Amino acid sequence: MSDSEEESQERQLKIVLIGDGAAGKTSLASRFAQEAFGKQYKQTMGLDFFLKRITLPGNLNVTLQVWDIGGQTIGGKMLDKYIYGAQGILLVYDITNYQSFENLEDWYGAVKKANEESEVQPVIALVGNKKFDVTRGRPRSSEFFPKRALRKGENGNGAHGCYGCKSVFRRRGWGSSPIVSRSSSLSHFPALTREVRNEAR
Ligand SMILES: Nc1nc2c(ncn2[C@@H]2O[C@H](COP(=O)(O)OP(=O)(O)OP(=O)(O)O)[C@@H](O)[C@H]2O)c(=O)[nH]1
Repeated sequence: MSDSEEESQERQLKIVLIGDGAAGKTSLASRFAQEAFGKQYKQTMGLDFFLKRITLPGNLNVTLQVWDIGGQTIGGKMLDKYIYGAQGILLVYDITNYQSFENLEDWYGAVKKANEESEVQPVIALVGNKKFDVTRGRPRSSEFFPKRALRKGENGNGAHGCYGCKSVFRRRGWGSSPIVSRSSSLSHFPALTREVRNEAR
């Protein structure tokens, strides 16, 4: 393989978005890749695919293949194949829907299963989506966010909003994968890419 072929392969990364239906995966992906946001919910059948070139600090160009996986694929035959080979995974839940957080357990299980024979494991980040209330045109109140909401959610009477929390991963036994820290949703993509590259070094 020539140097330039090797270089171009190295700079293409597969990032997979998974999580419950209507958690906002397509919205995240299309805002990131196409700068578009649709208020209308259209269920993803199987998967959608986006390509976006980003430049990381140091003038490093990386092309992200963003695989947006439909929430209905959980338990289906194709999920393993969609996840396989991903260098980065965004586990997406809806902060206004506690069950979508609980169900990440199953999504995380699918990631583990798809990679059980791989030497290299993907970098995983947790994304609490819908911080912004589109109908009111402003961010949601703090009750949806970190610790307070986590406690509420675990008591079964509120929404959970722990966002990229390392402690969540530890507590759930999800391992110590590097988590993208609290930040606006779209910055997850470059942040995850940087983590993937750091892991590869
Ligand atoms: N308020 C608010 N609504 C959002 C946000 N992101 C997505 N939505 C809405 O949530 C609904 C579902 O969004 P999608 O992006 O289609 O959800 P998905 O996770 O791709 O769903 P599946 O295709 O079923 O897996 C849509 O009506 C979006 O407009 C957000 O940040 N804030």
